[in-house]
Amino acid sequence: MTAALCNLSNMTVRYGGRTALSDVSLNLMAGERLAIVGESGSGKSTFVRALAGLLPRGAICDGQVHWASDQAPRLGRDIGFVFQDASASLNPLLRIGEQVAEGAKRHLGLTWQAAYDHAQALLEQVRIANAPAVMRAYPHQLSGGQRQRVAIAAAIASRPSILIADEATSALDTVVQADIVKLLDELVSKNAMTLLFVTHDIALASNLADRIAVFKHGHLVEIGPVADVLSKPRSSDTQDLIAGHFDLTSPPLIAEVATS
Ligand SMILES: Nc1ncnc2c1ncn2[C@@H]1O[C@H](COP(=O)(O)OP(=O)(O)OP(=O)(O)O)[C@@H](O)[C@H]1O
Repeated sequence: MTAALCNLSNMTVRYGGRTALSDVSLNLMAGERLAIVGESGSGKSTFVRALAGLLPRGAICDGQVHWASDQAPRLGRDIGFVFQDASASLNPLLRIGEQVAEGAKRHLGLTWQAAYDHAQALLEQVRIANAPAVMRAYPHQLSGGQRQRVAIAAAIASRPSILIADEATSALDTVVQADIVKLLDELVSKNAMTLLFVTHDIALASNLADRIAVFKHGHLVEIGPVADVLSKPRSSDTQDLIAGHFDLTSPPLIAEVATS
């Protein structure tokens, strides 16, 4: 973790008369893994969507976002986004190979054949078994876990520097979820990406992140290194999230995290 990649001040988002995000200020550090944690409706998705330029039409966003680079990162090129439901982000009518190759062709300027080869290598990287056959398959022919791996491959096809995973594992069963978290961990390290990982599960966040940002009712109530947030939570909302998670309240785990 080195310099600030992005400086956000007083970000506020409104949907019609409803304020979904209130005055959020934070620095996103280059190369960090930041977990965005909070209960349902706390504004997590709104926050990452605002950062990625993905807010729906009609949403009003105020505040300043200052990127360290000359140009703001572009979604699909510099920012890869993985949604909770891979079925919603994959085109049911297109073969997997075409979907993953598409981003690489468009953003990396590869020929179709080179993009296709790149896509197959990505499927292997996200540990899809029998990648050549899966390249020819349609989304409905894959399991939920495989579809999420494909969605991750598609999100990183343009070699983005920032990866945003918005509840990308919450629709999966616990074993597959753990596998995908491990995969994200490896991909982010290998490709030196900055990761924003949205989850309502503070335990999951603590396995993957360097820092945790806790949201409640659209407010950023706490942000800090995982060990500090878990062992010395400053906000009662963070305490509630931890208390709601039996494993995290067990002294050995807190001690382990605090000393790591
Ligand atoms: N497109 C929208 N139009 C109107 N209100 C919205 C829209 N998207 C979100 N909201 C509202 O904004 C608030 C924050 O929603 P958001 O989806 O950001 O929360 P979240 O923490 O990601 O929740 P979840 O974990 O359930 O996805 C909620 O009250 C939600 O109902």
